[in-house]
Amino acid sequence: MKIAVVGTGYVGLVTGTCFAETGNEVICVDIDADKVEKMKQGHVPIYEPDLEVLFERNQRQGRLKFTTDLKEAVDASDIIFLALPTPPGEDGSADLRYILGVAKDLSKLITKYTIVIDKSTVPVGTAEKVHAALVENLDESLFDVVSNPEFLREGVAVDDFLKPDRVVIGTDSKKAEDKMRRLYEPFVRSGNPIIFMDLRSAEMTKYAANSYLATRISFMNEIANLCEKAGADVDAVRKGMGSDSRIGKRFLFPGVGYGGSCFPKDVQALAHTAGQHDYDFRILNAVMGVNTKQRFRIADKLEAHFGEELKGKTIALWGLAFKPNTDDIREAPALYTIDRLLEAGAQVRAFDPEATEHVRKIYGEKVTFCEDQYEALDGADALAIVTEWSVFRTPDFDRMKSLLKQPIIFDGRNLYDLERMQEAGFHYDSIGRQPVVS
Ligand SMILES: NC(=O)C1=CN([C@@H]2O[C@H](COP(=O)(O)OP(=O)(O)OC[C@H]3O[C@@H](n4cnc5c(N)ncnc54)[C@H](O)[C@@H]3O)[C@@H](O)[C@H]2O)C=CC1
Ligand SMILES: O=C(O)[C@H]1O[C@H](OP(=O)(O)OP(=O)(O)OC[C@H]2O[C@@H](n3ccc(=O)[nH]c3=O)[C@H](O)[C@@H]2O)[C@H](O)[C@@H](O)[C@@H]1O
Repeated sequence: MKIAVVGTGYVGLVTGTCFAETGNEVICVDIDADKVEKMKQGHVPIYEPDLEVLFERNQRQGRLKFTTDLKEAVDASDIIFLALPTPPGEDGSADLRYILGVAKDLSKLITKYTIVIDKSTVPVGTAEKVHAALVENLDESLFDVVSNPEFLREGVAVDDFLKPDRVVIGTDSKKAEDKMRRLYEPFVRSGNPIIFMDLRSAEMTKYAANSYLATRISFMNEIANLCEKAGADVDAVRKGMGSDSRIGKRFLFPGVGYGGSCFPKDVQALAHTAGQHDYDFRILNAVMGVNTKQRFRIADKLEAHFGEELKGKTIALWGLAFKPNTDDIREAPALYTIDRLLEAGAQVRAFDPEATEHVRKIYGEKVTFCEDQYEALDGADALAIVTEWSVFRTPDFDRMKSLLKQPIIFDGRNLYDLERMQEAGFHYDSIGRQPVVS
């Protein structure tokens, strides 16, 4: 099939590359001319394991092309994915200006039957707005609007796309449904379903899924904070709970709050949608409130430990990306931690395997950025861990002790065994577990 993907962020790039991988002809459009030029030269603009090899192969074999010219892409395709940003507006609602702006442009460019697909995360009723924008200049017989929300996770995006748990498609057109089924068949061979539904339900499904996952995380962060006070161990509690098949083991990890470009904005946007319908969605407000507090959890612990003396102390920080295997720092808990530490007058020595350059652009000289995790420890009064990169999981504890001024670790991701830390002689405080005091 001939596909255009408008917007080459995380979702657009992965969507375009994976559809090219299954033999489709894909043309990706972006307004960022510099980015398009670099992609044409083979450069993948994001760090995403497994993407590069597919990107390179499909580009070399001529199935994956890039342009800044929307008309060229429209002429070359009969399926158009909108993978455009939907950032939060001032009132928390999803800003639809990119989606509706491009829909308006498409209404002047489409000349043959085309399926226009909302791949971005968009609120209930957006497909109708896209339809209204298209119909301004276009006969209704020439297009269908489909909602096809994306459930990929950064860091494992290619795998999630090629082997999805399910594909959700909202449409009221049989013609579009048949074409979408054929398009996605290669990805659901393992038996996972393509679930067809009406447009509004498909749009709601995406927000419901993200908000439910965020709710699990905030719930576990509350359980963890209570475990600390009540003398329990959240790791044991998590295993005990998660073994109930009605609950499940995944997404029960407490930490420093959820970050990233999606959970924070999507929970907020769903709360806004509820407000528009005069519905007080109380759980969502609590989920957001818990997260706002939790992302300062490690900074709070450092402040409680050092008191006034935090001023002038040097804190090593392991992890800057909002989660491992990505260089994405949008809403990263590390940024909240850094802000609080700098405010308290502490010095920060930070290391991240992939995200350093993005964070350097924000803090410049205010933070010392290090080449590796051990360099960050050199002369520091304590270590704070905020992202669970694999490389932090089995460090050389003797070397760490020799570099730190004091053997103190605040771990926002529960990476280490408590007994092991006791034996190694660390003061070790994590999330939802009793502190090891050596
Ligand atoms: N990042 C993720 O992991 C996931 C994101 N989503 C949703 O997908 C949507 C896109 O997210 P990301 O890929 O992270 O976006 P992004 O913000 O990383 O990238 C968007 C791209 O669109 C381009 N763009 C902006 N206006 C344009 C225009 N008029 N024409 C062509 N290109 C234009 C930008 O230059 C940029 O390259 C959002 O709604 C997001 O909520 C859904 C699932 C996963
Ligand atoms: O809509 C989106 O954009 C995507 O949002 C999330 O994906 P992503 O933001 O890439 O990352 P997650 O792995 O979900 O992690 C989000 C945040 O929750 C935190 N988290 C996750 C799981 C957990 O058990 N505990 C926890 O604190 C992570 O550290 C991270 O800060 C969803 O998992 C995807 O299904 C969805 O497509």
